[in-house]
Amino acid sequence: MSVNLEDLRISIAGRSIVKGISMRVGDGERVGLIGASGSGKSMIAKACLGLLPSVADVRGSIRIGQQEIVGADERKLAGIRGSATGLVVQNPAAALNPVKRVFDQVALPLTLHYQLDREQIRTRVIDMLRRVGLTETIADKFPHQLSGGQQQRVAIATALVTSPKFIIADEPTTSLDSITQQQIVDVLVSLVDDSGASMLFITHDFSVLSRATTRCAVLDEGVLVEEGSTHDLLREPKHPVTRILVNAATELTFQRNAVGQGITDGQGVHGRNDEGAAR
Ligand SMILES: Nc1ncnc2c1ncn2[C@@H]1O[C@H](COP(=O)(O)OP(=O)(O)OP(=O)(O)O)[C@@H](O)[C@H]1O
Repeated sequence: MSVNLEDLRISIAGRSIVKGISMRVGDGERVGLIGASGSGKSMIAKACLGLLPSVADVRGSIRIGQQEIVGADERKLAGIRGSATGLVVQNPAAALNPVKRVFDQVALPLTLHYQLDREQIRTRVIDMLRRVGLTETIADKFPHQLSGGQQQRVAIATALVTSPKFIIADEPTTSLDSITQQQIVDVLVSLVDDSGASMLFITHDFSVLSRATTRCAVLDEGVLVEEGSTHDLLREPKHPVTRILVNAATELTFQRNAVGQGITDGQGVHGRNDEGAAR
């Protein structure tokens, strides 16, 4: 499903946060959104899902498929959120309900938005858990009994169980170690591609960005300053802000490599997946 943002402006209490951005995520496309902390990335993500606080003044247009989000009433937004869009956030522990078992978490969007019988829901939930790389045994567990990577897999299963056609991933791997990050990005990308959905992927991490997206946009203080293929943008950043971001990320990678970080995760180096099962 294609998504079009046109002259999107967001301000809160008279402070302009997003200052007239226009961008498009084409049908089946995976687009990255990068920018310094506080540049307005999450505001844009929330605006796309109608999740901004009521004090936010939103102008311009966000079209998801044929549906206009700006100015839509809560009933319409709830319908779009439940079926057309999916959100994967940074902290899966916060996104999951601590007193619900995995099965019930993943089943919830189906029970809220579709008329399915118990068997249909069970089949769909177990299939979804398998597709994110988890086994059926995890269905009876509570979030606190899972690793961070397993929690994020459950969160992805929950976000994608209704087969949404537009997915927003807002820093979905930030709280994970580097090996698990790669596994989670690969799971997300293959699910998105298999379903033909489009995705807006917000991240600070350039290795994640190049793995997850083909095109990306750079945000600086609420303004889009550069847009292009992810490959070209990372190789030859044109705007000074992009250059600063890319150089800072490159420096960090060198520092990490120098101290041997990023390859120390037990699951990865011992050939085990998030389930703890030998691969
Ligand atoms: N509920 C709110 N009320 C007022 N201002 C807010 C609110 N939420 C965010 N902001 C402000 O909006 C600006 C953009 O925030 P946003 O969370 O979109 O940044 P971001 O680019 O996603 O940053 P990060 O990478 O750190 O998550 C920030 O200056 C932030 O302080």
